[in-house]
Amino acid sequence: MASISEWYAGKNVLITGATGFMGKVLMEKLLRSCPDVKALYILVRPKAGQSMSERVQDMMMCKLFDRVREDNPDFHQKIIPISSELTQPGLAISPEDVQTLTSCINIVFHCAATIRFDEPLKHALQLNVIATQQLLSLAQQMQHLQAFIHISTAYANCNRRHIDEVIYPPPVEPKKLIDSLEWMDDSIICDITPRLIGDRPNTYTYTKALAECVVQQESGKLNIAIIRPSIVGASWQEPFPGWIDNFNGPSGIFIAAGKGILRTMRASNDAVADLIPVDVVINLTLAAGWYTAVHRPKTALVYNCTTGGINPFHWGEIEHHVMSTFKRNPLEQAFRRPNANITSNYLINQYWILVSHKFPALIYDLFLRLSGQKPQMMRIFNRLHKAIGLLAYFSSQDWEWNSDNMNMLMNQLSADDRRTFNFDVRQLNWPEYIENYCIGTKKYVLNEDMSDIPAARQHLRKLRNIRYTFNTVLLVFIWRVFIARSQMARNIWYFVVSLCYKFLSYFRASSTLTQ
Ligand SMILES: CCCCCCCCCCCCCCCCCCCC(=O)SCCNC(=O)CCNC(=O)[C@H](O)C(C)(C)COP(=O)(O)OP(=O)(O)OC[C@H]1O[C@@H](n2cnc3c(N)ncnc32)[C@H](O)[C@@H]1OP(=O)(O)O
Ligand SMILES: NC(=O)C1=CN([C@@H]2O[C@H](COP(=O)(O)OP(=O)(O)OC[C@H]3O[C@@H](n4cnc5c(N)ncnc54)[C@H](OP(=O)(O)O)[C@@H]3O)[C@@H](O)[C@H]2O)C=CC1
Repeated sequence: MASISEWYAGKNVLITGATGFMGKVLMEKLLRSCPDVKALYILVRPKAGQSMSERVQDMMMCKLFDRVREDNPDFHQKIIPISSELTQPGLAISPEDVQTLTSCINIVFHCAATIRFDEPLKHALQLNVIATQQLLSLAQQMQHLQAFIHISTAYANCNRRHIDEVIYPPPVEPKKLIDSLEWMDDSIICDITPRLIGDRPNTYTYTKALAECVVQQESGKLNIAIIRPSIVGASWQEPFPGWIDNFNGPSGIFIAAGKGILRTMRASNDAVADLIPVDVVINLTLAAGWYTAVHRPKTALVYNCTTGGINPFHWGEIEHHVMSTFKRNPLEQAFRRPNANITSNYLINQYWILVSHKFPALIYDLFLRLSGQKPQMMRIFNRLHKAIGLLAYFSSQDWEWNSDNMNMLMNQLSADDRRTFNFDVRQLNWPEYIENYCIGTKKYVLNEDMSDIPAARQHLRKLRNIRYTFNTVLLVFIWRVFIARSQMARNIWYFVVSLCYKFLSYFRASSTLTQ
């Protein structure tokens, strides 16, 4: 049987969401490990004043593609951008492009989605469900299509504790919801959204569950697979350790903690942190594409792509390794020394928010105002609190995913394929991975230079001295205001000091005796 890269040789691949985090890594891996792939057709829209071609040009210059560029400087010739806006009728693909795609595509990877947790329901439905429906209908017309791979999320069914590799009945019939929302005013939709999403935390997980159902209902005779990654993090090994380019999921939290801004967050120390490296997800996705096309399973296979059941690691351990990494490799211009703690206790968290977030923000903003600058810290904290409020649902509980299909697929691969398309998370060394992840946020998200680490350490020392000075001034102030003015406070103060002195003398005497 042909190996995975042999199977992709000569194939035309269609990718949606290619400009996104996972789409880029998918393209890179295909170009590098399947060098004979014929072409990658990518659906791209113009954005932020940049045309489609400018966006693709910029993307190909990105460091992520360095290894591919080294192997094949002309790799861009294999990338064929197709203008498309997925929220428009017919995905806004021109008739000529539809003709090209339907006549040549062999495999589709559908990665595009809105992954925002605060997305209005109508837009999330438009992109995550209706666009999937339209893409499936385009796929039905493709004459040489061998597989359609849909990227979902392991949290599509997060209202369940145990999640099998099956498509669960949808919370509502997608077609009915699409029809009803079509005529409804945005404000009405906003009002009924909490009732609709029910026990799911946001419109994202809700619409991803509906999308899975649409994939099942509308796949017809297509060979389909659904990949459900958990929390996708920086790369583990490929193309190099620690690749990450966004603030989503834990990345923004790590950065905020590394900058000394985030000091407290609600999360359970003992809950499993189901992170999965992006290269693992992409290797599994490409292998699933090959398997679906070659073996044509009778029903759509769902692959839960998670780590918790195989090689569990906990949020408490993550906190420890994140803090330790940023103390050794500080981020530039930190607000305070990195020292964040997670707690599952609501009241304790609120206390630390007041003392370690709001109070320093107020003081810093006061300092900015007094020095004629615009206050900004309170605004930053308000945004941070909104983000951690939305993420806390996922870091405070445990889920159990069955990953039989992931194991089955691994057993189907040859030894060579298992090495080239490695998704065996048993080999993942968490402390090393988290360290590379944090350093990746520094290098690739914040574009900070590793050679500036000595200066960043010097900055942390300066912050420590400011803190010591501040604490001393505070102590003197308290002494002057309370202790110097009241006889009772003075008595308590002398009592505490003499107690400390007695303890010290006792320990000194007992340690002299034992010598
Ligand atoms: C205590 C330290 C140790 C840590 C241990 C504990 C860590 C616990 C972490 C828990 C994480 C759990 C994560 C679970 C996620 C699982 C969900 C399922 C997985 C998936 O299927 S999908 C992927 C997940 N999706 C997301 O993560 C999206 C979430 N984000 C949003 O919904 C929105 O971004 C948000 C949070 C509502 C904010 O919206 P808004 O205020 O409108 O800001 P923008 O997104 O428009 O961003 C504007 C601007 O700011 C940048 N940005 C975003 N976040 C941050 C940040 N945290 N810090 C700094 N900057 C940030 C963003 O890139 C934008 O910049 P531009 O230059 O593009 O304008
Ligand atoms: N990141 C994660 O932790 C996880 C992600 N997933 C799933 O993986 C997939 C990819 O996620 P990820 O790469 O992180 O997401 P990103 O937000 O990084 O990428 C989303 C992609 O979708 C495209 N897109 C969004 N809206 C449109 C539109 N209207 N028309 C055309 N294209 C559009 C974006 O294009 P543009 O650049 O133009 O905005 C971008 O290429 C998603 O399906 C997500 O649900 C699942 C589990 C976890």
